[in-house]
Amino acid sequence: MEYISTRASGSGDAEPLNFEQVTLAGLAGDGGLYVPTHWPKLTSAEIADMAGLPYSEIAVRVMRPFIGDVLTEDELRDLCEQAYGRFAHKAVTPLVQLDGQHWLLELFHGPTLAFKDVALQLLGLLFETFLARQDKHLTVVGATSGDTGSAAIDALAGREKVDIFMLHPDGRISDVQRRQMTTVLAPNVHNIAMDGSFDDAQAMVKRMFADPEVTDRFAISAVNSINWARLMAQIVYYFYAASQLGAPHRKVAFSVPTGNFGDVFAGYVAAQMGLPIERLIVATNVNDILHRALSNGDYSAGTVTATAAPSMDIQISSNFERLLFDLEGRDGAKTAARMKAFEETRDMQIAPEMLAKAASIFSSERVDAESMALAMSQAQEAAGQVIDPHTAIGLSAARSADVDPSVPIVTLATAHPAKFRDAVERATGSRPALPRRIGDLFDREEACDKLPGDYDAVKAFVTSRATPANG
Ligand SMILES: Cc1ncc(COP(=O)(O)O)c(C=O)c1O
Ligand SMILES: N[C@@H](CCOP(=O)(O)O)C(=O)O
Repeated sequence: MEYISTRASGSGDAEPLNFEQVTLAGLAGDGGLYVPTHWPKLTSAEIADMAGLPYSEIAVRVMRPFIGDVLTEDELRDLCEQAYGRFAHKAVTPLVQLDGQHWLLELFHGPTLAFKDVALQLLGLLFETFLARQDKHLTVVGATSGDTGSAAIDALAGREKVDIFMLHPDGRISDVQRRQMTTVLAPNVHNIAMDGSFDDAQAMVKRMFADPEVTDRFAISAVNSINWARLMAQIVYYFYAASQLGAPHRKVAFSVPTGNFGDVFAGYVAAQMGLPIERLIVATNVNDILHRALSNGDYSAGTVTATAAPSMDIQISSNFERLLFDLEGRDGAKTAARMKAFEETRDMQIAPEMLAKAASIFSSERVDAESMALAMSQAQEAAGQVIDPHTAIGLSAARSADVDPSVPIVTLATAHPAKFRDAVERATGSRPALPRRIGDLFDREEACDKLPGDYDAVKAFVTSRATPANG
């Protein structure tokens, strides 16, 4: 499998890369995101054969077409078994039935209690495997609204040949999320609390990838969903869930709490690969750029509003570029021009024919604070399930969406309720306990640097502490 940038001109000036190269690169030098040159297909028979297989085995079958020959199948299987062996539930991502039509796919049984662990546990091992083949030190620079940061730090802490610098918006993540990052005191982990929003942090990270004063000395890479390997690992659980509900013989819909458009784009890829997905419901909080874009073509970034679902307080959704690239006939020059204009004006209007293509699989819902709280209390009262605010946004959207009642709707349960104890308590009256493995989180020492929301300050911090590419 070969990869190209969503902004490649097609004039042959950029050679396609393999999976190892795009994993280590993170983001393309032209500012675009890497995508495979084509979507690989699985046959109905191959999907039917997944029934009853363990999660790791389904992971191997779904991911191997993307990995090509950079890992043998046995090497890939070994990495998947290591990554998913760290999950607290034997099923890795268990499905829980709520009622006749609704299901939750619990993606929060990994070490840091959010869906990010599913991809990042594997990505940590992929980095280690690929770096062992090269004489190179990697500098990971990431932005987080709370969950990517903790999952990436858990996956990379203490690994040789990698430093991780993680920017989070100061005061805009939950106390559990912050402590899951700042109490990891490994010397290769650098936490930065920055003034501004997640979008500001994400923009700084992207700017660093395009700054020769950084890239000439340091091999930088990404752990955010701009890194293709992140999305690839997230495709797996769509196959896993649908296979349990009868795919390929039965269609399934998914409701996905969405911020950076990564998780739901992974569902789109599953559909391109042949998984019979009836509908992907894009569920946003009041930071609703994706709902506006998909419902009336208005992709204009407003200011970020702080909500009780802080991980989705995002107004610039990086992976939307990957969808635009497909909707525009995979024309990199057009995508580059479109994204450049958006970066200058923060405004983009999407043409009706592109919207119509998107509507063949996506619909969207905007969920406000009241509906989110209602979904949390109803899940508890009606089904005995304590759910977190992000999952509640997905579930509320699933219940409002126009989906044939005979089609099961799976809501992705993206975080453990204990990560957002205050919001859950406000909505339900009961405070979720921290799981035993992080029971002492509030007794641990924290380390974190505070920086202004200024690119030069962040760049100076990173370049003064990172190890150059050649050691
Ligand atoms: C708990 C939680 N739910 C949902 C999301 C949204 O996922 P995505 O950014 O892939 O759309 C995030 C982070 O982005 C998250 O941390
Ligand atoms: N919700 C995320 C922010 C989006 O990050 P990505 O890594 O999925 O691109 C977070 O918790 O950090």
